[in-house]
Amino acid sequence: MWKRATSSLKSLLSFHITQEGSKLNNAFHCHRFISGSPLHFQEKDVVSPKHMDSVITFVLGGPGSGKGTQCARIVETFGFKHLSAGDLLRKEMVSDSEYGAMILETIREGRIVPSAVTVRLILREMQYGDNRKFLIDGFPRSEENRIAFEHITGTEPDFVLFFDCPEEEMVKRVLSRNQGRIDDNIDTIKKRLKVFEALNLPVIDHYARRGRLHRINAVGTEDEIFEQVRPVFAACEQTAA
Ligand SMILES: Nc1ncnc2c1ncn2[C@@H]1O[C@H](COP(=O)(O)OP(=O)(O)O)[C@@H](O)[C@H]1O
Ligand SMILES: O=c1ccn([C@@H]2O[C@H](COP(=O)(O)OP(=O)(O)O)[C@@H](O)[C@H]2O)c(=O)[nH]1
Ligand SMILES: [Mg+2]
Repeated sequence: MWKRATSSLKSLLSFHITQEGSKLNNAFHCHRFISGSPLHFQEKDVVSPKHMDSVITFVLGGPGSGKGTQCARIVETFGFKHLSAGDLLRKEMVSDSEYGAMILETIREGRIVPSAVTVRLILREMQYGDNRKFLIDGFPRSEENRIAFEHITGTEPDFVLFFDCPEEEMVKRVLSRNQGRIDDNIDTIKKRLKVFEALNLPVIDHYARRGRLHRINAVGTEDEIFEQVRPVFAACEQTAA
């Protein structure tokens, strides 16, 4: 399983704007415009061809379902590189980025940041270091996100985890998260739950149909939940061995 993404990631890594430009344009032409400039990928975003043996895992679930918490356990036990799309966006937000204000407003309103911004941040992060096992947390959050990522990388995730959690439990967890996040308030959480149902569930359904989804019951102690997660990764390690 680890090896499966290798050939498909090659297209990402050996990607040339001249060869693939039309593909990219198709993916991003329809994108929103910010300050009059289209959000599109540029040659500087091309990832170098050193990244060959890769595995890509998406970690999905509603706000407060425990994605970040379980990702930390997966990193500890299976040595993945954790890429939290939300963390990358928050980092971008407080940098000098031209997208800072837009990201802040989008997160506050519980909406989804345009794919071109998020995908670029994720791909950029994937270039750093030698760890080729990626845990992409909180992305894709919409079909548009998913299609943009798959289009530009030419690959699908090896597998997808879905932390399935009742709304009541998610609200309780988010409201006691205590990390000073601008979206951890009851108004935003209500909006986020609606966005989750309307935009993220179709992505989850898509991967279920593709046979790549592992549904995890996200109610229980952290340990109990990790015991459902562990065999998914253990099985993949065995396949790779
Ligand atoms: N199994 C669990 N039971 C109770 N609280 C949890 C559990 N897992 C995580 N939490 C807490 O819930 C909050 C949200 O968890 P987090 O991992 O940030 O979720 P997500 O990344 O899906 O939004 C955090 O304060 C975390 O400590
Ligand atoms: O791919 C992503 C990931 C996050 N976000 C934004 O960032 C917020 C926080 O995301 P994060 O994954 O950090 O939240 P969590 O689910 O962990 O509470 C979301 O509500 C969105 O507004 C986004 O637009 N695209
Ligand atoms: Mg999180």
